[in-house]
Amino acid sequence: MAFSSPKCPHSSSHFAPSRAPCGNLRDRAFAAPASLQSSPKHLLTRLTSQCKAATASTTTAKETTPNGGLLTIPSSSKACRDIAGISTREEEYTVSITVVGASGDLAKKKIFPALFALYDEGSLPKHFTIFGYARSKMTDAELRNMVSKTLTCRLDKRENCGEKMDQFLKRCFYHSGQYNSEQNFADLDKKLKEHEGGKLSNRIFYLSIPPNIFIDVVKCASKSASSTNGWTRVIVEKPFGRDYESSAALTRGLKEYLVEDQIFRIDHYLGKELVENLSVLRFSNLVFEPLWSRQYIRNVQLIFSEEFGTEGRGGYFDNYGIIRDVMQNHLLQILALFAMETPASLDAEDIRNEKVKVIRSIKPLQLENVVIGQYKSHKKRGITYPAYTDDRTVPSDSLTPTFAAAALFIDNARWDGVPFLMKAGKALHTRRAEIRVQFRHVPGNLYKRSFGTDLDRATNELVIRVQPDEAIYLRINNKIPGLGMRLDHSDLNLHYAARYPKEIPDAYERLLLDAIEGERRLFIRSDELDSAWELFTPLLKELEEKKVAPELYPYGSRGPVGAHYLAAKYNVRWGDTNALE
Ligand SMILES: NC(=O)C1=CN([C@@H]2O[C@H](COP(=O)(O)OP(=O)(O)OC[C@H]3O[C@@H](n4cnc5c(N)ncnc54)[C@H](OP(=O)(O)O)[C@@H]3O)[C@@H](O)[C@H]2O)C=CC1
Ligand SMILES: O=C1O[C@H](COP(=O)(O)O)[C@@H](O)[C@H](O)[C@H]1O
Repeated sequence: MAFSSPKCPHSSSHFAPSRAPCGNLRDRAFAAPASLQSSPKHLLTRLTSQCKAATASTTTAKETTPNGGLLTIPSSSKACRDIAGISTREEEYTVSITVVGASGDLAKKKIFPALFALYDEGSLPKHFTIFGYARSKMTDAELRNMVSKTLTCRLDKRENCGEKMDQFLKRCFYHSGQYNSEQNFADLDKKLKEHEGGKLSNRIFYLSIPPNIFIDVVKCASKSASSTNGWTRVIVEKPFGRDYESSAALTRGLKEYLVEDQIFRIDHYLGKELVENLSVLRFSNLVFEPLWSRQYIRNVQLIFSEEFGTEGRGGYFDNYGIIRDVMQNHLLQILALFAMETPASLDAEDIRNEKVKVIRSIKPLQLENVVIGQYKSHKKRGITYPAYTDDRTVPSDSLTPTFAAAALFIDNARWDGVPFLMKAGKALHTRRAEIRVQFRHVPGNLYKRSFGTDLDRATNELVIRVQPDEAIYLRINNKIPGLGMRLDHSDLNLHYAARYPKEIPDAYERLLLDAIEGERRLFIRSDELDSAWELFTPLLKELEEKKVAPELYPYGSRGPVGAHYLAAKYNVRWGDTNALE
């Protein structure tokens, strides 16, 4: 038995942020098309039945209009629901969110705080219930106590926030159960029903658990706790497998109980403000799109670094390594958004189609275009920082990379020959995630004498700093004011903290809200996942089969020097470590 089909599994994206779920929350600004209002009765009748039958596999209602045009209406839209006569008044439905693995680190650190932030800003539906589910024995009060320790008042730092927290915590409950027990999920179902009070019930199961138990949970929840009259969605946390085969097996397992539209695979980097802004920057600014190709761009750098090691997560990390942990997902997703062609619309499927195309156009990764590293112990100012292998959960002879750099090439007309350099590492000197776009030298530059021989110092560079301290800045050359002719480099800087004093929501807030609303744009589709693993699996296998030893780098350093040689091979300097910074 599969989960009951979502009533309105799909929603279209609009340029302006629009927040409407499948019949829930605030309504999207979706007006019934004018052509519909004057449509003949038979057309309306057919649309009505399509909207009513909006199942997991039907993402849009489509009809040919009398003048031969194609009318498509997202089945989640108000227009579709209005046509179908589906009532969606807030009084009549509930959303229940079950955090499976509620006793764990991610639930405490990210999921409950994000849910509270959504509640605090009034983004959760009127009737919602949150359940924590895990094996640990806990009462509702103990769950609330645990959760309360990690909630923060992002919006309202005054007394009011305390009240809001209390109200939120009253809507949080706990159910202890095994992950493979249908009976335990049936007991959860009973409790959920009590809270839903006979209303139309929509349910989300957030799998915040190790991946080896995903299928058990999906099976039990599907058989015993799926909504019978609304939609049921499952949010899945990475890792989605550790290579092509295991990922495909996981997808097959999930699809025994779910259809693709019910699966929301999280890559939380897609929920980061500046990653979401990437398409806006490209496609809404005339000045950038014409430059976005091999003609003007010399190289693109995608950089992720953390100033702490794998402390506490060594057991997990040693089975994955930095390529699987960060490159195959977060950095590749950013690359895809950066390099894709213009999508036909902002609809989730159109965007994901373009992302898949560009990932599939990347040339196979060559071992000689990859550098791996592992951090070693380092003493600084009297403090000794541990080596990766000092972690007791990591084998002392582990070859797992905690750092990797790679040069990728996209085999298409736009990007032919442009190196896309990725670099990701733990225990480095700083925490940052950024995209650096280095432009070509100015041909026949009149001012080259003023720059000396190092023309790189004079190239324009666009930096999109995803975190911390979000910013987008463009390095330009300008004259130093005065009577002489001396040149300088300056940044045209959109510094978010200065421009937008309001705190930026955490990625998990955006993604949870999207999942509630049925917006799939920021979630990974199964063919995207397949193409990402197709790209990285041969390289990962080669590294493992050849037992390639990582270059050791001191904890807190800038990483292995091999990364500089790799960049130099393509005539590139890393923008974050050279004198240009
Ligand atoms: N923590 C993070 O920062 C990130 C985590 N993730 C992913 O999110 C998911 C959850 O992460 P996290 O909270 O750190 O994970 P945890 O290891 O803390 O596990 C979550 C809960 O699952 C249960 N659990 C743990 N191990 C097992 C096991 N072997 N068998 C059965 N149940 C188990 C435990 O609950 P109980 O014993 O009470 O049943 C635990 O509290 C994982 O898939 C992780 O890879 C992804 C990105 C970042
Ligand atoms: O997915 C992961 O991301 C975190 C980094 O996330 P951020 O939002 O704090 O930048 C990383 O530490 C972790 O290893 C990885 O699994």
